[in-house]
Amino acid sequence: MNVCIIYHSESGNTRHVAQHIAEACRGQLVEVTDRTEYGRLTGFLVRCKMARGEETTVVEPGSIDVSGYDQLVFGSPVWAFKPTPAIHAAIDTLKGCEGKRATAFCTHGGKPGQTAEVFQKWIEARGMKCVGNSGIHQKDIENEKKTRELIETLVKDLPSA
Ligand SMILES: Cc1cc2nc3c(=O)[nH]c(=O)nc-3n(C[C@H](O)[C@H](O)[C@H](O)COP(=O)(O)O)c2cc1C
Repeated sequence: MNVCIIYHSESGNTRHVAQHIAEACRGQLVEVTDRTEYGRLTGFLVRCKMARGEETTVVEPGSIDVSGYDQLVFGSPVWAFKPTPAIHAAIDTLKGCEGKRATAFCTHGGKPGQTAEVFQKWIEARGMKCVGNSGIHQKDIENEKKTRELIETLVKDLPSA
């Protein structure tokens, strides 16, 4: 199975997990970067406000063509109980995603809130089938057992090592 893992990560936790998923399923990684300049003092609140409002933002790459993949995996940190504006923008601007199987994961600090439901809503709004949704606490990202469980929820039929 040909898997594309599309993720946003600001401080590296989600990137770390995405890299493990890619290794396990021999998938292609695409990192989405947020081009918004968040102020040093107000940045935390602005990020939270944008995430709460389910806003999008300017991202790099501006659009990802996923027509060559069988399955997509989306990854995001939790910001104010929801996925980030950057991953929202990436999902919104995908090309060739209609009808594909998709799963999503988040990394969080203990309160993922509505992240799974919101991910599912955005995935289905783009005509994909949401077939799995999971999260991992930031303190568990080095835990092999928990990471393995997360990966098995997200990608079926993993190739043997
Ligand atoms: C702006 C902001 C808002 C956050 N809001 C939440 C939250 O609502 N719930 C939670 O469990 N963690 C929250 N966190 C913690 C992050 O989700 C967590 O540290 C995550 O693993 C960071 O991923 P990254 O290193 O890939 O950026 C927040 C972090 C930031 C920077």
